[in-house]
Amino acid sequence: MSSRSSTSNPEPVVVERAGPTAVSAPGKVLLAGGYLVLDPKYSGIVVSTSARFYTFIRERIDGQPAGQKIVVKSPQFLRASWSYQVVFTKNGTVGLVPSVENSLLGSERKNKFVQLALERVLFLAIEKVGYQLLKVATDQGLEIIIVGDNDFYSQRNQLSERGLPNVISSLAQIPQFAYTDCSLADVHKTGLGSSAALITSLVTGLLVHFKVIGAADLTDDPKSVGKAFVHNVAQYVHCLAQGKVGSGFDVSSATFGSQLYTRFAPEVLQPLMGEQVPTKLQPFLIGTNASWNQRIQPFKLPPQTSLMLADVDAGTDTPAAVGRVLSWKKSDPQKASELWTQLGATNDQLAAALSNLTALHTKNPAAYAAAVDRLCGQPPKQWAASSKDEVTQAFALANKLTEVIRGYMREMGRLSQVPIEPAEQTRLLDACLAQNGVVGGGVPGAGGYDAIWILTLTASKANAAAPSSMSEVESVWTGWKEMNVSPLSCGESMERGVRVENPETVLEWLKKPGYVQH
Ligand SMILES: Nc1ncnc2c1ncn2[C@@H]1O[C@H](COP(=O)(O)OP(=O)(O)O)[C@@H](O)[C@H]1O
Ligand SMILES: C[C@@](O)(CCOP(=O)(O)OP(=O)(O)O)CC(=O)O
Repeated sequence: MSSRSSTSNPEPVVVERAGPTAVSAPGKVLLAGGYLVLDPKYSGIVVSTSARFYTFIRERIDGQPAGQKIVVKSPQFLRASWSYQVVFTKNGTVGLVPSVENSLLGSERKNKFVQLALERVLFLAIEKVGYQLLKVATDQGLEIIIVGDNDFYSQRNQLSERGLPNVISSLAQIPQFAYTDCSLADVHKTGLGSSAALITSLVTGLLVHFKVIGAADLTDDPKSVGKAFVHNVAQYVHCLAQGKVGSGFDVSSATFGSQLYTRFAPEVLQPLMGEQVPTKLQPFLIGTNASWNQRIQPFKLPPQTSLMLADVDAGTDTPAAVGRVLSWKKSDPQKASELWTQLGATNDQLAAALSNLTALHTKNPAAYAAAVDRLCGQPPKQWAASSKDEVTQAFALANKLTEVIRGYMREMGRLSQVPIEPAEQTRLLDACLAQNGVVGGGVPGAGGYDAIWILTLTASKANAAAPSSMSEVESVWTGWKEMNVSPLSCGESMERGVRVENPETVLEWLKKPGYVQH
């Protein structure tokens, strides 16, 4: 067990009981920049999802005082509850000891994401608020409930059990935080970044609950030092728990929301990834530490567009795919450099084209809406020739760029012999992109068979009669025979990053029928 000492003298403290704390963080979709975003020379277009991960923290356990015990419950899953003892010693150190009953939980006896988040935030807390205050904050025991919106986990079983068709409108009939009746090891995850959203939500909830940061620190301003600290701590814990340092786009979007993301130099984590935990963590993670040189440019999709996500049959082993792509890149540096340069430039052009559409809406909302309503009734291949107006031309350009990016991703897959956009996904995407009002689509992140994303136009409210491209795309999905295509979240809102929630509201959600209390 690691332990940690305080920097402040043990003074008698006025005990002020902390009320409950609730925090949520969004999932992610990497629309463009897969593999390239591992290199700080390139950026990725990351959209935060409407699916969010929630952490709810309150004192006492099942309403009873439970000195220095922490129980973390994940009630959507079988055997997903972990308990720990916070250990304070006379020389002012703190440690976290997993309770014996965890080992009785079978395959879920340990959750490294949960355990490392608790342990490392306790170390940071004793550095920041001191031994006495931290002891008070845990002396009644803590009950922590962690839940993810349904889209993080495949709902196919839920839909079939309810006799509901596998369509977007059915998803709203499944209770929020629905019980999956399976273990975490067996659940089919949908690739929206549940671990990154979990870690960001749990770490932030603990930092707020232990008063290491204030709720006011959680603005979405990428320049906020408090938010940067939250980001750094969440990246540290996520990489520690995963045992690898990815690009970190998922934790960054969970923290700051949708963005153009350029990774931090991985060396910043080097001193923190060893067995030995540094005696002081704060200096490495503080928001003003310039070694954390990620670049975060707020981004949002254009107005009157909706991001549709579908969960496809099989999963993708991202670490294995990354390994094979980077190994090919090393074996053919010349060809890889050409491809990375062309693909990186096209990704940046797509980001600029989508941001330009938002600017065109701001410039003339009426003309923008009229153009979108018209394009809702046409397949994208007809857009460029249909009108010379700047909104039409801008959407035609965005569509063309997504198609060029798909071509480069297929080329990367061919050269590295990794199924990035395999033929089955190409056929599904081409069928979707032939529908009216579809701006573009592709395979998110590392690609493979995990999922597809489709960006569709939505008619203005004044033009309710306009055709719905979402329905046309959904018809392709429901009629698709080659693979099982299940709809996921689908929304227009560009989600904010990690934020404090009203604990009473979250508690009400957790009490609703259909949400199984364990
Ligand atoms: N509700 C939850 N409770 C506890 N742990 C969870 C929960 N959801 C996800 N996790 C952890 O995150 C891991 C999956 O993370 P990740 O690989 O990021 O999946 P994905 O990106 O497909 O959502 C799970 O194996 C589990 O350890
Ligand atoms: C390859 C990557 O650049 C993007 C992977 O994106 P995914 O969304 O596929 O990630 P997972 O949820 O872990 O499967 C690796 C990285 O950036 O870390």
